[in-house]
Amino acid sequence: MSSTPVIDVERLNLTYGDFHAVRDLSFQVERGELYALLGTNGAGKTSTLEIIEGHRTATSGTVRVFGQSPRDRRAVRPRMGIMLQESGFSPDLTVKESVRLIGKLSQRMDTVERVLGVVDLARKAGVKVSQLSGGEKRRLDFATAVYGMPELIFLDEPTTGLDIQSRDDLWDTVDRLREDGATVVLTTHYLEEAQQRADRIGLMHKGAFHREGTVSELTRTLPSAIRFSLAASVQGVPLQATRESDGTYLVETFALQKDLHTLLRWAQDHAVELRDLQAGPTRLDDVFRALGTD
Ligand SMILES: Nc1ncnc2c1ncn2[C@@H]1O[C@H](COP(=O)(O)OP(=O)(O)OP(=O)(O)O)[C@@H](O)[C@H]1O
Repeated sequence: MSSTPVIDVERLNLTYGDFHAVRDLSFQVERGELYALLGTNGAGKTSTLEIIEGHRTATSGTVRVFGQSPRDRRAVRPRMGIMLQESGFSPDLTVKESVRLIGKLSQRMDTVERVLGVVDLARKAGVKVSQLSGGEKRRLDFATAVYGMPELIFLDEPTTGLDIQSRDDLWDTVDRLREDGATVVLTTHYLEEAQQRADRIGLMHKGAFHREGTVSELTRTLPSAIRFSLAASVQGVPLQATRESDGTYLVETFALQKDLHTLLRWAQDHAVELRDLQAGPTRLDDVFRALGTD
């Protein structure tokens, strides 16, 4: 892509005292992309995002957002909507007052009524923040990313604590913002969400990228998996299988179709029931588990 990236990170480093939290990280996020920054606990995701959002200064390296320094808050901040893990709204304000405050801080044009409708809190407009449920608070946090339809949206664990309906609603809203051209940076520990939604993924481990690319680029180099369980009396599985701690057999293979055929024929010939049989390409959680062995 030839246009200037919305986010451009070059050889970013961050140290806390003598602890090196982010190591030589480089990546770009293009306009309209949904980029997921994923990783193990303590990998450095929040630290990286805080620098991009302009809340923290890098130890070294360059970060550009819309071609400008994120520390230039007047130029960059009104173009960003940031949904933090915890927005810290005053518990004594009502929902409506909180959204009004979001609007003032964002410096973007919108109406409180529209935003309350989008995050499905219109019926709670007069209720104090302290009286909201966990999921309702999360939807109020989401209002910070929605108010005034910003061009760049940061979603930090956006669906934690939300029921299925609220999750679907949140993603529908994100989809609509993307249709209007918004760029989205997501962090989540729900890997399925990232696998479904992200155009590209940066997978961090111990301050650096372990891998970066599309989901298929991340999973392509790993074998597919066949999983099943057997009655205790059954012996002599025809493939090289490992036994997992819950008793499930796992076959890792680069020849999924052939090995599945072998297994099914063996089961048919020996009248063996393959219980809970699953076969498929590597999932993102398998890529994560592989990190533990590096
Ligand atoms: N203010 C700080 N002072 C010292 N160390 C810190 C500070 N903030 C974070 N760290 C350390 O830096 C590392 C990266 O932290 P960070 O919060 O960026 O990770 P993360 O990828 O967001 O983790 P998680 O998924 O657990 O939220 C961790 O080891 C953390 O303990």
